[in-house]
Amino acid sequence: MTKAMLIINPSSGQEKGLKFEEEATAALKKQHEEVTVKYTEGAGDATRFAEEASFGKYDALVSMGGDGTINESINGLAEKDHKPVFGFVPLGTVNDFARALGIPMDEKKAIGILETANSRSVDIGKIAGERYFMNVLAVGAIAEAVYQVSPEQKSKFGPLAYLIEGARALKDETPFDLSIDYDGKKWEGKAYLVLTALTNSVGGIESFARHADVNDGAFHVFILKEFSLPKVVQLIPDLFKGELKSNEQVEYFTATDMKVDTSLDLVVNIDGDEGVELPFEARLLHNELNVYVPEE
Ligand SMILES: Nc1ncnc2c1ncn2[C@@H]1O[C@H](COP(=O)(O)OP(=O)(O)OP(=O)(O)O)[C@@H](O)[C@H]1O
Repeated sequence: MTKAMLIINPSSGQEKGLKFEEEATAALKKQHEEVTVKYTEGAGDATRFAEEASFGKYDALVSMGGDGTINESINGLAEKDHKPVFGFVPLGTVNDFARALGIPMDEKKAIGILETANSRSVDIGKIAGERYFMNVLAVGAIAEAVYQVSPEQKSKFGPLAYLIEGARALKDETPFDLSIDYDGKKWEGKAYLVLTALTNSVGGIESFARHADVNDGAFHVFILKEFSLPKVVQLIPDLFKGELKSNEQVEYFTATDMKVDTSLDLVVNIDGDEGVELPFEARLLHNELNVYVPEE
């Protein structure tokens, strides 16, 4: 008998989750004889439920929520002996993972993908200390500004709210000393921001790492170096053209293993939420999860 678990974060995306519960359950019932529904109440619940699905040998785990809920779910599946196929219905503001996988923002269409049960493998990142991420690690004032974005700003400006707060933070920021040991090499210098992307979409901007794919076996590392104001303006067109990696204010390289340290006491932003303190080490887990995606 095949079984699926559906995790719903009732608070995500202005409480849209419960509205689509019936439809999602019906879609899963087309593929699975048993469907168990779990509701999160706070931080850590989605991870706990996903662990239950792994240990209980569920065939599929589907989460309905924003990137926070998806990150938590992935944290319960990574490196387990049995990993259910993972699916999700994006309900957040940014939904980077959905953008990277071509999963529609329209809930009904995203639920439709669950019926076809078409899947592909994806890479995820692991930070020493058993934290996993599927989209992005970021360090610097811009990354920290993300926590200041209010729900009101998010509903008014959407993903742009993060760009506005980020630009505001950069204005008063001084650079920090950054060192990154990666794949037997080292980068050292002054920086304002270091960002490690696993997919093309960062902060809702799908052109951010245009060339990155969800299972290309690489972390895409972007360092915003010390800059002059007139030149930094050029970052914006390059960002939207997908040419950030060639901008002269940006250092770009790929890595599979990295250790990041800074001269300041900074906290790394993991998939949009506050994570561990620096220094941190991160390692790429190639093709770690199997995820439901639209048919080509
Ligand atoms: N029942 C609940 N009520 C309130 N908060 C919850 C509940 N269940 C989970 N949470 C919290 O929701 C957070 C995750 O939210 P998520 O990112 O999925 O949605 P979102 O905030 O709407 O998305 P976005 O940040 O993209 O706007 C977790 O930090 C978790 O603690």
